[in-house]
Amino acid sequence: MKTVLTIAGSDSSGGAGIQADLKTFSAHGVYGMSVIAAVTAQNTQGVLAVEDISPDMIGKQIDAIFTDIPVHAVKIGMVSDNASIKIIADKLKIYQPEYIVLDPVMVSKSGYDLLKPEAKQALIEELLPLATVITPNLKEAGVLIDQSITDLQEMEQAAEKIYNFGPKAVLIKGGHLEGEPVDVLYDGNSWKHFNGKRINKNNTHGTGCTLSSAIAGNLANGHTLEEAVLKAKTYIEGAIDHGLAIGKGVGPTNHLYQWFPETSVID
Ligand SMILES: Nc1ncnc2c1ncn2[C@@H]1O[C@H](COP(=O)(O)OP(=O)(O)O)[C@@H](O)[C@H]1O
Ligand SMILES: Cc1ncc(COP(=O)(O)O)c(N)n1
Repeated sequence: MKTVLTIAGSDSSGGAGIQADLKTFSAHGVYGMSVIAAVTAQNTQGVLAVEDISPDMIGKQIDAIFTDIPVHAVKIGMVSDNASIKIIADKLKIYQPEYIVLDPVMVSKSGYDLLKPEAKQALIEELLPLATVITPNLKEAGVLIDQSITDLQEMEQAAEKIYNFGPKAVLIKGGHLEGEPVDVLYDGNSWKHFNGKRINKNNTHGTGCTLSSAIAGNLANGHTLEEAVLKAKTYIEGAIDHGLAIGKGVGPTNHLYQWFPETSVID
């Protein structure tokens, strides 16, 4: 069995962050491990508070894993400040995992800042060049290049600009587009569009975390990047479609739908 590590924030409600990542890894038949970079007090309605884990402790968690266990892929999610970003980049430069999927989490769906504004430059300079693929949503891609992005043509242009920061590929997610959710992949040579079908359900808490973890799991399992994205897109659509009626706000996706397709309510 392959192993995949998530370096991200904990979501106490289990819909996004580390919890979504580990559920996604299990559903992909890979062994999941975690480095917790921050803890959020969060539910389906919003984020109440965030506390960062010290850079020293983040570094020690990374050391504990890499000095003992082979890591076939890494996914990076919410990392909120400069010092955390720096220690993660320093350690990954030492351990050099084969695949790094970087989800540049900036703001929660509920509108809470998960990346301190002053840490944007460190994200660009330290983490982007290490990424096999970076997976910003429309807003995050816009923040990275200081432009607003609203359509497919602007997504293609933005992907090329973000590619110039150094990742091997850029996937701009179109979940927040008007109309169908199309994701655009750029690998330095050409653009590929991944067409999706919009599912009009309220279960989109953690969709970005889930997609990037599914891509990491698929890469670890030996798929090419294009195959990994295509399979991850199919997975997230199913997970949204079978979303669970949990909480009073934006509900979580369902990682067990392949095994329990009838279950959509917690009872
Ligand atoms: N309502 C939806 N129906 C189908 N696919 C969706 C929907 N919302 C998002 N997606 C897909 O889920 C993935 C996450 O996208 P997005 O919501 O843009 O990310 P984020 O959670 O980072 O804001 C993308 O592949 C996107 O196309
Ligand atoms: C710990 C953590 N990581 C990531 C997200 C982003 O997920 P979403 O965009 O669905 O709010 C989140 N809300 N919490």
